[in-house]
Amino acid sequence: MPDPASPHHAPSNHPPVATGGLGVLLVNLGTPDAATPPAVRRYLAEFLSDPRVVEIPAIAWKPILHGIVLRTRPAKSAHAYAQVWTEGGSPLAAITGAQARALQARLGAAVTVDWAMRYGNPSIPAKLQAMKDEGCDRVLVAPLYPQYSGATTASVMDRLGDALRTMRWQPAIRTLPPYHDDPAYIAALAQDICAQVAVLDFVPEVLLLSYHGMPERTLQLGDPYHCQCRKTSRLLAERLRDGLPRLRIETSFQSRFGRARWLEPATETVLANEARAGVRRIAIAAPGFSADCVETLEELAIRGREVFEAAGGERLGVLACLNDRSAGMEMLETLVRRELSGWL
Ligand SMILES: C=CC1=C(C)c2cc3[nH]c(cc4nc(cc5[nH]c(cc1n2)c(C)c5CCC(=O)O)C(CCC(=O)O)=C4C)c(C)c3C=C
Ligand SMILES: [Fe+2]
Ligand SMILES: [Fe+2]
Repeated sequence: MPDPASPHHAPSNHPPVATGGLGVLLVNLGTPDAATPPAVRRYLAEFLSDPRVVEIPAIAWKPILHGIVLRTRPAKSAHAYAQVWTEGGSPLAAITGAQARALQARLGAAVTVDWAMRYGNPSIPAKLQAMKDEGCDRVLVAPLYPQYSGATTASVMDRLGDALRTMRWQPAIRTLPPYHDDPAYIAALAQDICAQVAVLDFVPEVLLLSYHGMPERTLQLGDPYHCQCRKTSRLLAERLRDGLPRLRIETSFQSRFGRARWLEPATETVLANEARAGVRRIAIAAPGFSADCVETLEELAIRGREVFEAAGGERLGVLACLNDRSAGMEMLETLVRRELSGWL
């Protein structure tokens, strides 16, 4: 029987305590809550105010952001989002949620799997607190960016730091390292790309690997992103040579933003130049995106196709990202189990 006078007896106003749980928090970039200009504006305002994303001194950037970008871009971007919006909302959010559910099923009840977005909803602080409230005192945070960049991976860590700063009782944290050259990632991509190319109703002459771009200056400043993209392409090409020996493999960078010089070659330039040089059939994959999103479904599959066809191309096969299909989920399970070693 507990002795009420004992110093070890909990006072009657002691808050409830849950401990002993293990959490995995998948994180992707973020997306607007609706495909409307006001929702896109709120999302872009948060995203493009991050000094990790736009590395221009705030005193110069804020007037451009608020005076020009946030007045003009939301309507244009909302139109792009509206073309790819699903019943489950933004594709990026719907697919990231499906990935979390699939990983939960693979890891079982010993782990709580959830997902969050760096910008917009659900936020990293809200999901981290929810995990802690549920009793997770150890959490693996997994940014779903295979290639590291300051604008993506490091920015997730910044936000995680903000979240931890507000917590009295913090969970212990591990983070998933970038996996651009991990054999499990390269194998998943190779298997998934081969399977998708095999069911196209045409034989592509070129496989274009399109990665999200970054300002070229980030390369000079020491960001490893460009090298990691190139290495993924090299390893993937080596892996694909057996299955698709006659396919020429090229790399490009998409989604240029702003006036500065970006990593080259630009995806749309490559699509147009290939078509002008006589290539009629291209397959395009986006290995740097864990989930299909406006950048793949609208920029590649709608605008990219227009560019290719206008230059004389005939067939553009836009391959799906790994999403929540088995090749990608098996890879994610392998990476996550490795990082949980000693915890699980
Ligand atoms: C995969 C890695 C990504 C890098 C690197 C990246 C850098 C980067 N992005 C912008 C500006 C925009 N990106 C936008 C969308 C977007 N970007 C990524 C991923 C990376 N970005 C994803 C997954 C998405 C899709 C989000 C979705 O809701 O589907 C957008 C918004 C869309 C638009 O208005 O065009 C902008 C803007 C910069 C400036 C940058 C490098 C520093
Ligand atoms: Fe982006
Ligand atoms: Fe490089």
